[in-house]
This record gives sequence, C-alpha cells and structure tokens, in this order.
Amino acid sequence: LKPRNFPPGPKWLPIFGSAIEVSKLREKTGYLYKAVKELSTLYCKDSPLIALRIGKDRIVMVNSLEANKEMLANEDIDGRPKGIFYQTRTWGERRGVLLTDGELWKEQRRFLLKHLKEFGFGKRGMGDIACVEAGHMIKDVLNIIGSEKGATIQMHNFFNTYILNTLWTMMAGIRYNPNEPEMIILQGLLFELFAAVDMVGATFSHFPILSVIAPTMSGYKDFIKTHKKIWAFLREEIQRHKERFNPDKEDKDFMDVYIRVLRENGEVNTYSEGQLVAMCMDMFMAGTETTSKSMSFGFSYLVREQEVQRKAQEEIDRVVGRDRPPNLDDRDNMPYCTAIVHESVRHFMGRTFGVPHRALKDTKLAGYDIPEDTMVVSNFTNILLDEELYPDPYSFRPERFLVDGAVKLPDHYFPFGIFKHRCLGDVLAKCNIFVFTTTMLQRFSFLPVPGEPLPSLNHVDGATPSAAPFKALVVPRA
Ligand code: HEM
Repeated sequence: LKPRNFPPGPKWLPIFGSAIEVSKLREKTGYLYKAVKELSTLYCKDSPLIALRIGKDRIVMVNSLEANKEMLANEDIDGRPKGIFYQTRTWGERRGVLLTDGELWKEQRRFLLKHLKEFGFGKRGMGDIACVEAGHMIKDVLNIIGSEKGATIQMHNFFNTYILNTLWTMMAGIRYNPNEPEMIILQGLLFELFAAVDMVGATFSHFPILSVIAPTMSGYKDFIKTHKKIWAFLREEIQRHKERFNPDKEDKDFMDVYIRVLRENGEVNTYSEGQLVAMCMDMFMAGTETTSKSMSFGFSYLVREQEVQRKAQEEIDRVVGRDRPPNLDDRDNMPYCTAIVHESVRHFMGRTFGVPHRALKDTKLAGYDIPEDTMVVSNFTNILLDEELYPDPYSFRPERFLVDGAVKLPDHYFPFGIFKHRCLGDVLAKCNIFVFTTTMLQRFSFLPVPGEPLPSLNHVDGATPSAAPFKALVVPRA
C-alpha cells in the first residue's frame, strides 16, 4: 500500500509495483528520463515529486528545482540506498565512498580528500598532471594523422584513458596507454555496465529473487562478471604497492598512504584493505565515465556547431597563442572556453539522475511524507534541460553562462550536487575538461566527416548517458 500522504504517481500493482508501466514508457521513449517525464505529466502535473514502486523499491523522483534544493539540504535524506545492488558491488558489504553513508562514509571521505591533496588534487599539481596527459593525447592524435592532412577518429570514447590517467596518477602513481589490451577490455566492460544499469538499479536489484532464479536475464551474472574483473585489476595494483612499500620512504600516491595506515594501525575503525579496494573502484567509476562522457557530449556538439568551435579557437589564439599549450592558469582569462566546460557538463548531467539518496528516518519533503528507507533521486533533466531555466535547452550555447563577457553561474546550475554528498571530484572534472578541450582545439579542428551524418543528439541511455558513437575529421590547424 502507498504510505499516507506519499507523493503522487502511477498505480502500484502487487509484486511489480509500477515497473510494467515504467518499462513500457521507457521502451516507447527510449530513455528513462523521458519515461519519468511522461509519467509526471500523466500523474502529477503540478507536483514537484513523483513516487514509483519498482519491485521492492519505493522511489521518489524529485522533479522541481526548489524540491531538489530542499532534498539535498535535508540531512534526514543523506543516506545512500541499501540492498543487493549496492552491496554486491563491494562483495556483500557496504564499502567505499560513493554509495555509503554514516560514520564509514564520513571518515573515509575526509581521509580520501585530505590525502589526495598531498598528490595535487584540487591544487596546482592537478593542472600540471592534466597538461602532461593532454600532451600525450596530442602526440597520439598526431601519430594517427601521420603524414596525412587529417584523420577520421572515433570520438565518443576517445578521452577515457587520458581522463583515467589524471586520477590514477594521484591514486596509484601510474598511467596507462590507451592501446593497452587490459585497459581496452576494462573500459569496454565499464561502458557495458553503465549502459545496462541505471541510477536507481537494475532488474535484479528491484526483484532480488531473480538473481537466484534468472541470473542471466536479470543482469546479475554480468554485473558480477564485470565487478570481478575490476576487483582483480585493483587488487593486483594494491598487491604491487604492498610488495614495494618501504616505511622509510616518502609515500608516492594515495595507495601508499592507505597501506601505511593499515601497516601502522591494522584494520581499525572503518579502515580495511577491502575499503581501499572499494574506494579505488568508486573513484574509478565515478571519476572517469562522468568526465569523459561530458567531454564526448561537448565534442559531439563542437563538431555540429562550427561557430562555437571557431569562437573557442579565437579565444585560445588570443590568450595563449600557439607557442605553448594552454594550462589551468589561463582559465581566468578564457571565459568562453570555461563556459564550454559548463555547457558540456550540463548536457551530460541533464540526461540523467543524481546518485540516489535514502531517507534515514521518516521525514518530509515538499509537504509530502517520506518514510524511512525510501530512495530519493534528483531528476537533473528537470533542472538542467528545463526550457525556462535554459532557453532552447538542447542547443549548445556557452553564452548562457556569460554575463558581460565573464562567467556567471546561475544558482540553479549545480550538476555536481550540493551540500554534504556534493561530488568529491568536481574540481578535477572541470580542470580536465578545460585543459583537454583547449589543448585539442589549439592544435586541431574537429569537422563533420564528409558524406556522413552529423553526430546524433540521441544518446545512449544508462546509469550515466553517453553521446551516441560519432566520428570527427580531425585536421591540424594551420
Ligand atoms: C563531469 C563530471 C562529474 C559529474 C557531473 C559528477 C556529478 C556528481 C553528482 C551529481 C554526485 C552526487 C551528489 C549527491 O549525491 O548529492 C556525485 C558524487 C560523487 N562524485 Fe562526482 N561527478 C563528476 C566527476 C567526478 C570525479 C572526477 C570524481 C573523482 C575524482 C567524482 C567522484 C564522486 C564521488 C566519490 C561522489 C560521492 C560523493 C559522496 O557521496 O560523498 N566525480 N558526482
């Protein structure tokens, strides 16, 4: 039964809840966010919230800007969901920083942020790491082009490894070559995983019995397979760090710091080797897909909108010139390129939902009663692709973030969340997108491939949306 004074929404059938209706609409529209939009129009036109039940999960989608601000500020809704989906990814226990709450989350988030800063995170060193990676990327593009006048390059997943490297330099002190077979396999698996699940779970998480009776159909088998590969990859790296660890030498990266704490104190409080693996996995997942997909949305629009590209290149030439690559210090003098960063993130985050929260106890939201353990999810589409907040929302217009030639972000722009669970990596994401985009545009122009359609605006749905696969003709600038 629906709880008293619960937000409006479709009917709840026994066992399925509203799953069948959601699934039909998702099939019809092609996207979860569009299905939720249609449901909102059907059942709760003027309500800021819509409530669904998918199998065992009670889910409240937060549609309006005001209700989202209220939700994110409400500490009673600062939990993260529990259940098979969230626990299986960390071998049955709640671990990590992305999908945890309470003491473990608080202590480990603080520790992670404090020590990542020692390796440049949020500081100047981070910009330097991004510049080094951007340099590798340019070299790789030049190699692909060779002695030709240009080359057609598959762009939608082009940035993945370089983005990962900026984070991994600080976490594990290593960088990968985009052509390393292990990396290609791992990123392929991640891409599939993100496309197969969504922000509120997967079939087996809403109907846990299916993980036993239909493990393949419910997605459980693939979920485990992918996670096992990621665990193995991370545990191998941690093992290498443990073997070469020398207590008398300075720590070189975050893994070293964590291993030192475990050696000195043992597995006390919330510290454990499992927690280290889980944190690395969270950073790996939250930190690479999000940034590289924002970039691929950005570049798909840059190929479509040559005028935007021309304006960015004009600013780069004027402020940086051609004799040195751009760096993070240039950002203050490059409002147009900085606005491109914000517009790229808006297009990415506007097609998805926030990381789910959970009511820690019975509480209120927008005047409705929200019982303990209800999943509460920000519907970012209604904020970032809203007609009134962002006129002509599906077009790519960096100008919307500029006032009198300077960047001015409106209060309703918070694609990284706000308050306690605010994204931990927003500074790195914005730094990377700025340095990578400007470095690429300084050296190359990205043109539509002759004879082929422009990059599609129909993206690939999933936990995080991806720009539809697209190619660009990449030509060195004269
Ligand atoms: C364009 C890139 C990114 C976007 C749009 C983005 C967006 C978000 C959002 C909306 C949340 C949830 C906030 C909430 O629950 O209230 C979040 C959480 C998180 N993000 Fe990001 N993120 C990005 C990049 C990154 C990067 C680069 C990292 C790692 C370096 C990262 C690590 C995390 C973590 C660990 C959390 C969980 C925070 C917590 O619950 O305390 N993200 N992000």
